Amino acid sequence: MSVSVLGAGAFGTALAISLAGNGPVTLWARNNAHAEQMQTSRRNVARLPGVDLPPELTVTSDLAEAAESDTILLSVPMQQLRGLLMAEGDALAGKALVACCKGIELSTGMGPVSVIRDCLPEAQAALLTGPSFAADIARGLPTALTLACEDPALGLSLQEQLTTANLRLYRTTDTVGAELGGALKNVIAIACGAVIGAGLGESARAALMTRGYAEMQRMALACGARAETLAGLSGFGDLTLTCSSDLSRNYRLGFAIGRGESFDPSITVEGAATARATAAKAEDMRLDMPITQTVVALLDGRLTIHDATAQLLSRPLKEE
Ligand SMILES: NC(=O)C1=CN([C@@H]2O[C@H](COP(=O)(O)OP(=O)(O)OC[C@H]3O[C@@H](n4cnc5c(N)ncnc54)[C@H](O)[C@@H]3O)[C@@H](O)[C@H]2O)C=CC1
Ligand SMILES: O=C(CO)COP(=O)(O)O
Repeated sequence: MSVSVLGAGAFGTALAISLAGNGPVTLWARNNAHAEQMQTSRRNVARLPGVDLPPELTVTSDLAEAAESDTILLSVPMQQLRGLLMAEGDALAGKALVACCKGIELSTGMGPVSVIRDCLPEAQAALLTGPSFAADIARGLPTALTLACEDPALGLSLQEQLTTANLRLYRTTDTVGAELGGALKNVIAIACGAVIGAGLGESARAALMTRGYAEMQRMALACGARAETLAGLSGFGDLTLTCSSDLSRNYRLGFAIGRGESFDPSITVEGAATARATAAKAEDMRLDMPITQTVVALLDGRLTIHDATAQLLSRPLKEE
């Protein structure tokens, strides 16, 4: 079975490099000039500098060529996923489509698996998510991720196909839990970056990670997820990585907010739109998600980090 990756960003390129260790893999870039640059230099200078593309990796800007594979990884930002599926749906219908993005769609409140099902009901939808930086995967460093697929047989087959020498996949049928873990941890990472950026200390970060995890669970369980999924790689695992490393773009955005500095708006930061989508969803579902609401207020400039902290600390006392 052959594999293609759609989206030649940092993550798509890193996954394609790792998968190339299993056999031929195709990486599709929508931009012709970007594809040509990668074909010539055998590097993705813009998104993953310093890493060579292996010979088993073919770069193309021809979607039809990429869509010849049986398994297609979708590695575009969450808010772009629907646009890609709508534009290329004819070529992708009926394939095994593995979303590799983390987030909640702002316009619908859906996660990536739901968006695939909504756009292409005849496709077989799955999700690859968990703690991993593209640069680590591309350098061959050991990584463990979650492969979520409701169909157990397809999940097993994808797990076997997409596990590589440095990428160990665990499988689950709980797509809702995997979607929400990967999406919501980015919101908490923004909050953690903000407290560290503002000099509020490691104790504050630990408090936010723990109470943030409680919020993630609250939303996920209310949506039908299983608690053990949240405790796994796609939830707790990715929360830990993203909240504690300045390699994370979500963390770095928060850090900039905490320091009162600007942040390059062209950088992919999934947690910003996801915070807004989650806050709206929480309101509809009558769920208490104070950290998420605070992140939205910080992003909107409605609160300073110091007012936000005071507000969170002065909430009514409750049981843990
Ligand atoms: N970079 C990382 O370390 C990791 C990223 N992810 C997830 O992977 C997803 C993608 O992130 P990155 O690759 O890091 O972002 P990136 O900013 O490096 O790349 C995004 C790529 O998507 C392409 N793109 C955007 N809209 C498109 C469309 N409609 N059709 C085709 N291509 C389109 C862009 O041209 C760009 O090449 C995000 O959801 C992110 O959370 C997950 C784990 C690790
Ligand atoms: O999802 C990631 C780590 O698992 C990457 O984090 P950022 O998107 O914050 O860079």
